Amino acid sequence: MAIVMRDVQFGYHSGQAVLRGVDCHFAPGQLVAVVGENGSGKTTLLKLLAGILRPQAGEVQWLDGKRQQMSHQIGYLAQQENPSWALQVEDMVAIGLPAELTGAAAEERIHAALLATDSLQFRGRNVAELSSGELQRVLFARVLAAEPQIILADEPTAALDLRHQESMLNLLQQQAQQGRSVVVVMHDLRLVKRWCDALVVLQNGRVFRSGAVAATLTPELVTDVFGVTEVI
Ligand SMILES: Nc1ncnc2c1ncn2[C@@H]1O[C@H](COP(=O)(O)OP(=O)(O)OP(=O)(O)O)[C@@H](O)[C@H]1O
Repeated sequence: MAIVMRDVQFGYHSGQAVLRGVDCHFAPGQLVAVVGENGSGKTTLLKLLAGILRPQAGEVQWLDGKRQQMSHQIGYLAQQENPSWALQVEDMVAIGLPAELTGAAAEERIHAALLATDSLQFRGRNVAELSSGELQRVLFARVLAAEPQIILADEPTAALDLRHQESMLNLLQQQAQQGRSVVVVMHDLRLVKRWCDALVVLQNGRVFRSGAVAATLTPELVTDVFGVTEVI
């Protein structure tokens, strides 16, 4: 399912616009990174794509063949989620399951998602007791278990060690290759270069540039946007 943003404007409360005139298109089958400086509007853009926030002008459309809005097909992995309730890991992952999936089929789905995220060993633990990286993997298992058509992940590798960063990006790439639209907010441009198909670069709430990673993510762009000379 594709997502289209047309001329989107958004600001919090009555303050200044955080996003202005944003046009983007996210195609199924692609892993797309959203990059930019702190405060440039990446999380805000992802929340608009998830339908958590609504644009004050312009529109966001989630398109299947029938051009219907299908917000239940969206899996959102937040930047920080700190569950304070006593809930077992497997019950947390079960929250992501479609209501009609029960019994052995539900068990299988939970097992597969925990296995994919290297989280099976936590299944009986309380989510409030997990480390940040362990929790991130479990929250991603919850997204995978739901098998949504769209996956939106805000800095999904931030809490992860190198091996689990690799495995997270590998899973996200697989999800895209299976025909889903996958959008990730990322700071590590080397990881973007290695794993992502396309990128959207935000600067001060506007799209500074977007396109295929190979053509767009150049040393000149890194200098223009981040003011550093980085070998990418
Ligand atoms: N709930 C909120 N209320 C008011 N202002 C907000 C809120 N959330 C974000 N902002 C402001 O909106 C702007 C964009 O924030 P956003 O979180 O989208 O940036 P970001 O690019 O994801 O930043 P970072 O790289 O630091 O995560 C920032 O100036 C931020 O202070």
